[in-house]
Amino acid sequence: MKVKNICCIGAGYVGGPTMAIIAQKSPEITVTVVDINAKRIAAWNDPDVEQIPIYEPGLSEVVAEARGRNLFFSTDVDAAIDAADMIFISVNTPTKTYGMGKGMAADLKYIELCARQIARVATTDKIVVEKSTLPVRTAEALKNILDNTGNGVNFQILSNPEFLAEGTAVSDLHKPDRVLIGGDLDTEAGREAIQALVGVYAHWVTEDNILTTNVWSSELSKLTANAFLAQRVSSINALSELCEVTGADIQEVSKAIGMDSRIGPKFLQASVGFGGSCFQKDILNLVYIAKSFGLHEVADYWEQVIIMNDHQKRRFAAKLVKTLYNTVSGKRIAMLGWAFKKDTNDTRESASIYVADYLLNEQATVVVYDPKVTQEQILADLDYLGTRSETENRALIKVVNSAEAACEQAHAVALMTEWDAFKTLDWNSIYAQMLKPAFLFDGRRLLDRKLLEEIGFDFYAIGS
Ligand SMILES: NC(=O)C1=CN([C@@H]2O[C@H](COP(=O)(O)OP(=O)(O)OC[C@H]3O[C@@H](n4cnc5c(N)ncnc54)[C@H](O)[C@@H]3O)[C@@H](O)[C@H]2O)C=CC1
Ligand SMILES: O=C(O)[C@H]1O[C@H](OP(=O)(O)OP(=O)(O)OC[C@H]2O[C@@H](n3ccc(=O)[nH]c3=O)[C@H](O)[C@@H]2O)[C@H](O)[C@@H](O)[C@@H]1O
Repeated sequence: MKVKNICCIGAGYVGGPTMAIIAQKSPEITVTVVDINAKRIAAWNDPDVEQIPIYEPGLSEVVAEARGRNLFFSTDVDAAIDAADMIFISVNTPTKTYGMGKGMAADLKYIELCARQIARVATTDKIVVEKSTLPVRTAEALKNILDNTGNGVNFQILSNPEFLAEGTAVSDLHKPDRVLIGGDLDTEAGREAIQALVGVYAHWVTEDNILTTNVWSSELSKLTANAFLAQRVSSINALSELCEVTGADIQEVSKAIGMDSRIGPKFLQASVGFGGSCFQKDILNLVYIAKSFGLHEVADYWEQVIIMNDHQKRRFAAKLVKTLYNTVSGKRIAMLGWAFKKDTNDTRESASIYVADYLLNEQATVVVYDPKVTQEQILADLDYLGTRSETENRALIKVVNSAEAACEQAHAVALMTEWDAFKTLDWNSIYAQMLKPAFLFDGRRLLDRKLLEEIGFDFYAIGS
């Protein structure tokens, strides 16, 4: 079967970019991305393509090429479901904040709502693709809902987890290390559905890079991949603390171990802690699944990755306070970067949020600059923590339009996100504008210690 009409439910960081690339590479397929968030859909449809709601290098060009040709964004979910032969579910699956599994399990309410809506609306056979990251065996629940509440049409469920990283979404989608498709390999209809999705990716991905497995392996591989990646970051961050007390240098250690081809050089960058919407949520989800099967040692093993990450964020903030003579009360601290990594406007679970919260608890005045994050978002992130009232947050935190403005009259600078532009700031003039001694805390190992110390900064970098 050749797919002609795709619907994707969820126009977020995954649904938007993935569907834009499918549409770009498959002009004969009509792709409609739907969302209940009307503001988000309006932004995807903004005549000025630079105003699309997600900042990703190269994405606006892809959208400009395909939008209105075979790529559409809409709030009419029912119509898109009805017209499609293949439906991707790409809605959010956050950590539960209530009830059983609170703080650990994935909240599947949005997934279930999608399934019920598809079942209610569908009048022809559909292939339903799990694009969201889901606990292993979710496809079973989806199938149950679809088969029991549907109109008697046939549903095939596939798992097709997404491995793109934010900031590099377009290049990751153009050249994926692999595309993973899990399906029912035991039935003819299952194999046909798998082949239909293989046919979509085959527009630009070689078949050697398209891996097909059973559904459960596919669902579990996604959680496993994120757990392994996050584990590398926590491993290197754990060693960064040991470097600081021994005279070893984490950058040198990373290089030395990364040259071992069995270890490899990627994901060994020590940092102020990993952020992003997925690592923490997906590991907690894995821990919860292990616990629910009574596998407590397995659960504890993976939970340590999160414990280490929380420690890394806290110890960075604590180091800053300790260095500033054990008090930052009333002091002005400049935070450069709020996004959880460079080249994205996403701030979910960013280390900056937790470091700022710690400093605000110590009564610092925090002044933030990020090239792609709005003041509204920064305040919303802090309010969401619920540590203090919205009024107090607004009194203690300031958001400014340049790095220079953030650093003016500051006691210390905390470099939080590795934006390229921070490398080439005029650190001489920033130094001149700061109070002395001028402290600089590099949470990303972005800056040249020698250069900054020559200027006069008291310089601290993670891991040395
Ligand atoms: N952000 C990332 O880099 C990656 C995320 N993932 C996974 O992809 C999934 C989606 O993540 P994001 O795109 O980051 O989330 P997101 O929060 O940016 O987007 C999800 C969208 O789904 C919409 N939505 C929720 N329920 C809906 C419904 N019933 N009908 C229509 N729209 C609905 C929301 O309004 C929202 O716009 C998650 O499971 C995540 O774990 C996987 C790989 C990478
Ligand atoms: O499931 C997901 O959401 C995605 O999660 C991650 O992608 P993402 O979170 O967008 O970004 P990463 O590049 O993985 O960075 C995550 C965090 O780890 C930090 N990090 C990464 C690498 C490193 O060496 N050191 C380090 O501190 C980053 O700064 C960032 O805060 C994975 O890399 C993707 O493959 C996956 O699809």
